[in-house]
Amino acid sequence: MAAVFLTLPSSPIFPPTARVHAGRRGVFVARASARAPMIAPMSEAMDAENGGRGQRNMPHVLTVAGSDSGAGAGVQADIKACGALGVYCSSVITAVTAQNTVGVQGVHPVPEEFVAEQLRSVLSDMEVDIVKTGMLPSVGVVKVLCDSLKEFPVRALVVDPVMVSTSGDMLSEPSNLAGYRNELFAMADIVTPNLKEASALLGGVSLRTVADMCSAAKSIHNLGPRYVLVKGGDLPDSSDAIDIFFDGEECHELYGSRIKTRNTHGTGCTLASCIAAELAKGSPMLHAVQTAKAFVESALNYSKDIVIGNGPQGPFDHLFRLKSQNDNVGLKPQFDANDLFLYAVTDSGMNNKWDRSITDAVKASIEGGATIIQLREKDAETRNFVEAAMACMEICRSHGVPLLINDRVDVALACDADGVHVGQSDMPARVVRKLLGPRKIIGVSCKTPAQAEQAWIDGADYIGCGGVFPTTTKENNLTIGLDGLKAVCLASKLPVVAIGGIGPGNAHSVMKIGAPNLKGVAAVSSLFDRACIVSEAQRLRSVLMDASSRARLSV
Ligand SMILES: Nc1ncnc2c1ncn2[C@@H]1O[C@H](COP(=O)(O)OP(=O)(O)OP(=O)(O)O)[C@@H](O)[C@H]1O
Ligand SMILES: Cc1ncc(CO)c(N)n1
Ligand SMILES: [Mg+2]
Repeated sequence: MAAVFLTLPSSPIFPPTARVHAGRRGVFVARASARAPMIAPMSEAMDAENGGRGQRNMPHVLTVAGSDSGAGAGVQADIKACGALGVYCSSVITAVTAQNTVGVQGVHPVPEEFVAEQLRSVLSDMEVDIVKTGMLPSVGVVKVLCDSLKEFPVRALVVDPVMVSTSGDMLSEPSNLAGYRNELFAMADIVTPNLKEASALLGGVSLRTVADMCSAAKSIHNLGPRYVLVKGGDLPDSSDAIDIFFDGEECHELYGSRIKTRNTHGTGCTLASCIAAELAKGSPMLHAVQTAKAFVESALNYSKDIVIGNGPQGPFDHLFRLKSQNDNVGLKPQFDANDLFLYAVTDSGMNNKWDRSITDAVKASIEGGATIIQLREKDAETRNFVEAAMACMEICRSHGVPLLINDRVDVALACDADGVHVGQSDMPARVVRKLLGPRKIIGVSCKTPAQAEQAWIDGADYIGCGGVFPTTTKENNLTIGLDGLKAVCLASKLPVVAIGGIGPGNAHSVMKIGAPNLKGVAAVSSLFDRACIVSEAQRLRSVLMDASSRARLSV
């Protein structure tokens, strides 16, 4: 193949304006200790920076990868995947491939110096949050990339160690293994090999079972990355699509439905780009991986019957969400932490005392301004509970208010609730996540920073922290006070809702503790042990509104 490269006149020398983005937008990616932890909240820094001019930074992923002329994989997949998730994607092209649904007909590497020039152009000018790598054809390119990342640090690095295409064609030099192992992996936040790549990285071990994948993930973790995802798209005889996520301590088995389709070309590139896109938006790593996996599954499902090309492996449609609103039904609604603002928790005892049905209690709290509802029915018969939960679900859906079920995963599944809230002695959040999948909301009650950390690791979406003040709704409940609440909030990588003895009289003192991830208060007695739920909710809401507008003014 003849290399025809455009030789540009030497480009202007950009001043090396090294920026450290750590903390700018509050990505909660746990990082290698050599780098700064990222715990600052997104909105305040940006608002202050914008000076109220309405400008905003768009989350930005830079892909460093090869071009696929068939546009199913490589840079083309990366740009489409990021676009579909609302993230800007710039692209440094490392190689141009002639490729289609049959296989790879040619590879034309871009000279290393020109890869370096592209990197400098993007990184010296644009505010890149996350770098994602795909095809890196030579050790020289790996080196160039590592040097650029040292000069222009970004918040996280996602490495998809592309080596061989599914059609069996080589996409990188075999000597690249050394480049990955020696330098790039140590800088990576996550590495995402498929089975063949994981095997190659470990000297050719055979990987045939989930247990093999776990031990491979651990061995690859020893090569330096913070997290490892071994993808099981090619796992023989598996009816599920199983990936293994290793966080340095524990292997998480991530299950998805295996879609029967020929259109799986580019799943790996797409998955890694979606992880990068979600990190750019501020998700913690496990969430980013789960959201990415759910996206791939939905895109494959939508595209399973499309026909592009005549070869054995076709591309799929990344932009499927634009095509049909109806196809969005199965997708994870983005959990909006602001929904925790006024969190109403129903109580069957109080409903009985005031002679109210659970649906009346839910309707009234929504009318008064509740932004999320949790049904906490400790004594209800299961059949009655499911029936009531279904009715409440209808009410909540029609008002766009999420409905969670306390403790009872079975009831949540039965009524297709938006999620579940669990306590420390209920089913572990990690197991709940397995049962409910990535698209539901999971909350965990936490009293300590260690519990908050565990909730994050387990894949929860928020934590409920308390009892802040003494309460009659929970016996023998240790009260942690405002200091305890603040300590947990500051340690928590997840948004927090405060709970325990909170009502209009003290909600202001709670909200002003000065923790940006404290998103609201949960109320039980102060709403439901009262004659008029609507007016109590309205009172609480106006106290919360007042507290949040004061907090904004003091920024
Ligand atoms: N048929 C399928 N149905 C559902 N999910 C799938 C299917 N095939 C692959 N996946 C998922 O897609 C993601 C990518 O996995 P895979 O093992 O295919 O990566 P890859 O081989 O690097 O991809 P590529 O084909 O781009 O080289 C994983 O999350 C995997 O579980
Ligand atoms: C350019 C390119 N990158 C990655 C892959 C892996 O899917 C591919 N087939 N082509
Ligand atoms: Mg594959």
